[in-house]
Amino acid sequence: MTTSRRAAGTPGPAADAPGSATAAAGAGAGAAGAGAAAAGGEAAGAAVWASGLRKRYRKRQAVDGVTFTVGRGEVVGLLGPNGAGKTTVIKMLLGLVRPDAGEVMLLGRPGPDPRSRARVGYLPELFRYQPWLTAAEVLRLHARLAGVATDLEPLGLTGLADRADDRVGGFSKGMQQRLGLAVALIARPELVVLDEPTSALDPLGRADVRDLLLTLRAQGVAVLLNSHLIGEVERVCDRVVILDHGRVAASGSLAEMLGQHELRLGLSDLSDSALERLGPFTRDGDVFVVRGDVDTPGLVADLVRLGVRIHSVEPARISLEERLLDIIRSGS
Ligand SMILES: Nc1ncnc2c1ncn2[C@@H]1O[C@H](COP(=O)(O)OP(=O)(O)OP(=O)(O)O)[C@@H](O)[C@H]1O
Repeated sequence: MTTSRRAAGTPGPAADAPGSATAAAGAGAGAAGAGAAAAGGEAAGAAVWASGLRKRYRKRQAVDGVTFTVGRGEVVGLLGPNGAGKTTVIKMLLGLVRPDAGEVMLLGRPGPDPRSRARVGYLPELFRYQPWLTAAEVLRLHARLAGVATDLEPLGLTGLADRADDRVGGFSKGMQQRLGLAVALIARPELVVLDEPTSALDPLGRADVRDLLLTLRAQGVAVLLNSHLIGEVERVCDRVVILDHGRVAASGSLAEMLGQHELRLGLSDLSDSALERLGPFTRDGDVFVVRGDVDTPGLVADLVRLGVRIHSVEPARISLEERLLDIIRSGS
């Protein structure tokens, strides 16, 4: 294991993360190939440039041609149902799982290049630090592994400053997750990859991580965030990539993803012609939901003319959660 090949934060010897550390050496997408060369400036300028990633585990195609980018200083959410392939994609980006096909560029260099790895911070989904070490010792160890000077500031950033001298074995799950986040930040990375960073955190801890992500973005650090907490993704991410069955089901800025508006109308006494005037709708009791850019005054005037009784008119924007469910259900 050579430390420079590891993304800072990849857990050390006591890690549970499958394939971490030793597997990192030599795995990962091949050196920048024809795709990266053809993509030129886009591949070189992005924090993450992934093209055509594939991975099969026996009969299961876990990842099936995933292509996406994370711009410098951009916060991108990786979303999708259980088993969609998110963690496998992250591990292929970081060289912890060897892809069957595809190319990765990190911070303008081929994924496996130690010079790019050294500038990437990583919080794995599953990890365990040596329980006999204190939080400060864990940080010192990882600073040495990453070849940087020890700096305990990340403990302050993640709310652990007053626990620096306590042993990790006595930490709650949420405190261990905060420590994992601190380790991911030890080498002042330009790209941070966070796999479920807040799964064990209480609401206050989640808010702290949100603030931390916004601080990182303000400092120009790119973040790739895998989280099932969609409200959190909606608050901090510039863009989302939605994976389903190992493929990119949708991607775009939050404005693009949530651009769709809807109108909720409480209606009764609808004739066939009134139903026809509504156009495509979904219905929950007396509430009719019409999606898209609706001419609200025009629709209401027409419905009144057609004898419909209107109890409520409520414009709304589709939430990311509804959008995600739509995309996943329509693909299944
Ligand atoms: N080491 C492995 N061996 C065999 N199959 C695997 C392995 N790792 C992942 N898989 C399979 O690949 C698919 C994608 O798994 P992955 O962990 O990437 O999904 P995910 O989107 O991160 O899921 P979750 O949200 O539940 O964490 C799943 O069907 C999983 O069972």
